[in-house]
Amino acid sequence: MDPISSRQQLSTSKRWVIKIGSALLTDNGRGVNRAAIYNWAGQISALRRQGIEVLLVSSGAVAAGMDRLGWRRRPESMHQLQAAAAVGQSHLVQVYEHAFGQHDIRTAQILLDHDDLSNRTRYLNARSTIRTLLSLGAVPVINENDTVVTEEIRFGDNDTLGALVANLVEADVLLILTDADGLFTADPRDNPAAELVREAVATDPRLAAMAGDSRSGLGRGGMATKVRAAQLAARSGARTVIVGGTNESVIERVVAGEDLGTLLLPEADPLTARKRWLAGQLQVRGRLRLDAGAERALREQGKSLLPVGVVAAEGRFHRGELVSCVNEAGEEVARGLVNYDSGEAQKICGQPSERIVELLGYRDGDELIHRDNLILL
Ligand SMILES: Nc1ncnc2c1ncn2[C@@H]1O[C@H](COP(=O)(O)OP(=O)(O)O)[C@@H](O)[C@H]1O
Ligand SMILES: N[C@@H](CCC(=O)OP(=O)(O)O)C(=O)O
Repeated sequence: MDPISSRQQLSTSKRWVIKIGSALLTDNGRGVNRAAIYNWAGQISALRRQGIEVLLVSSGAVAAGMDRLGWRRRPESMHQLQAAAAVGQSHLVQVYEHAFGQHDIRTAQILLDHDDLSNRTRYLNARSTIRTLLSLGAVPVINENDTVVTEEIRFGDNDTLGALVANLVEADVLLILTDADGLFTADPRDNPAAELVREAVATDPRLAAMAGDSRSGLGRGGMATKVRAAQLAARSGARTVIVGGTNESVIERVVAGEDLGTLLLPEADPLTARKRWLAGQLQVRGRLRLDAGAERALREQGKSLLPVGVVAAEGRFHRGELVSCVNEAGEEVARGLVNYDSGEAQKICGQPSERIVELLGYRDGDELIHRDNLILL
């Protein structure tokens, strides 16, 4: 892919996860850098007004908490870190809420842990809630749920969390703002002759050798976790840009396709990667037989699958599992993550969505499979 076209593709991307690291968010370790947050909030608000969806993954809870508690050095003990995160997180979201409030944009705090992303039901709930927030025009502000995680299940660095969020919402781009201007051929703090890597394939093995640890004492993973995050994000087709967060209008410029920082690309074309990602996540657990109208709605109109167009639900599956959709001739036309258990699907198939509450006593969406969770084959 030539650099110009891949940068230009960024300017057509509609869903961005922007990760802001601890090293940037804190004012040299003295609490939260309000001016910087106000500046990013202004840029992100401008993007929202253009219809671009933005999710923020923000670090800084521990650093903000340390400042508020008057601690000068990052504590070693897990409980002290968790206490600092609890104090700092509420301050951090208050600053975001106020900063975005100036542009009439609501923020929504989301704290995630490992289980939220590995348990299917919780994964889907997180996904639906975040999608709903985006459709409402809110900016989700996401961090690790530091106060409850244990050492064994921590993401630890928010680069990894940013990538997993990009997978969760199938973002087009993961934009990592940090205190370096991108990935250099060596850590520029040690090697002033190091050169900026402008563009690479995320899985290029040479990158890992270039990327070192964090030095600031504030950030966690350094460039090593950013390169790994780009590889994770690429699995669902997201491109990653690593860039210096203090550059003027940096977010707007990267979104406009300007050649700033390091662009790390998925190996396959993004759409193929994304479909492979969705399809490869799970085993097929059941089968929905579609009538001809439903087949057309899926194939020709890109619609969601409604119960009314399903003739039969076969197999045993749970909400959130992958099912196959077959046409009247028995050919597989699509696969998707189903919104109802097999017993429920049997009760509502052939019925209009308005009857779901009457038939089941509750409703978990009008669709059996939402189009965002559906891959045509
Ligand atoms: N090859 C490299 N290119 C650029 N920065 C690097 C490289 N290797 C290590 N680093 C370090 O990574 C740091 C950024 O990571 P980190 O401190 O974890 O920040 P954040 O909190 O934003 O995640 C830089 O300040 C830099 O010292
Ligand atoms: N969840 C932690 C963030 C961990 C961290 O510092 O991550 P990173 O900014 O990626 O180096 C916090 O809010 O303090």
